[in-house]
Amino acid sequence: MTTRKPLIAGNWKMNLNHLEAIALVQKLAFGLSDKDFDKVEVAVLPPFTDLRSVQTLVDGDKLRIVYGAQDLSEHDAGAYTGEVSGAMLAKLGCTYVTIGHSERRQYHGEDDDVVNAKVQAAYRHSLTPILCVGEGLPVRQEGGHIAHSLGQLDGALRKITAEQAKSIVVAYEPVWAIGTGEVATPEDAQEVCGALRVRLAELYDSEVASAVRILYGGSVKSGNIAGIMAQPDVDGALVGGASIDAGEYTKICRFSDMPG
Ligand SMILES: O=C(CO)COP(=O)(O)O
Repeated sequence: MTTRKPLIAGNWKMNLNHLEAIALVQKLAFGLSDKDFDKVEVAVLPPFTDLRSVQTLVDGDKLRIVYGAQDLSEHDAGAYTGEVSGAMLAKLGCTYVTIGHSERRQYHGEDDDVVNAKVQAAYRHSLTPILCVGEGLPVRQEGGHIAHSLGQLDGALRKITAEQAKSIVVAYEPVWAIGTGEVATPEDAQEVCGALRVRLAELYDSEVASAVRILYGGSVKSGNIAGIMAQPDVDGALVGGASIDAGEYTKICRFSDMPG
């Protein structure tokens, strides 16, 4: 049984403008009680353009929802048109930043070196990375899923100290289960999340390995969250599509009330 506080993080991807963002966060805050927030950390990861509105709402109403961004630049400032820096995100009160999401790796060519540079940039600005790893279907079919995910973890953590690594969040997101309705079984999720934790102990020590929260992501819904959360090395979920539906996301955050 883990003593790590579970984290449910909603990756909104490229959905919801700032007005829709306010409406969704208000609904989540209304649907979740202090008791829920005692049991689980609830995060939202809206598009950049929504962050200022979410910050104003969270600060103004003293909400217990935390928030973060879906990406950041590996650079801190300068002539990088279209990029957003870690310093800017920190100023907006972000706690988290997603790094290395498979959609960034696939559509924007982000390799392990870029991911590693972004992890370092996040730590320079006291942001907590949610580092995404996970294999595509061909790799899974060849049985290379564990080696693939561990390789991405190794690559992302180069030059990261044990002190820094202790706070990282790792999300195992098998690409074949993202947005497809094809969810990994709880045993599939545990197999890779457990292997990631062993690798953290090898890269650092058992203190780091037992501190790091490891999430599962890929077609998480209220109907499958309880089984996934019952696994010993799964400390939460990174939720895509279901996180922009207030009712469904609220149910996911209350996973301990859902049937397994
Ligand atoms: O990519 C994901 C979260 O980052 C998962 O997306 P879905 O929950 O829509 O499958």
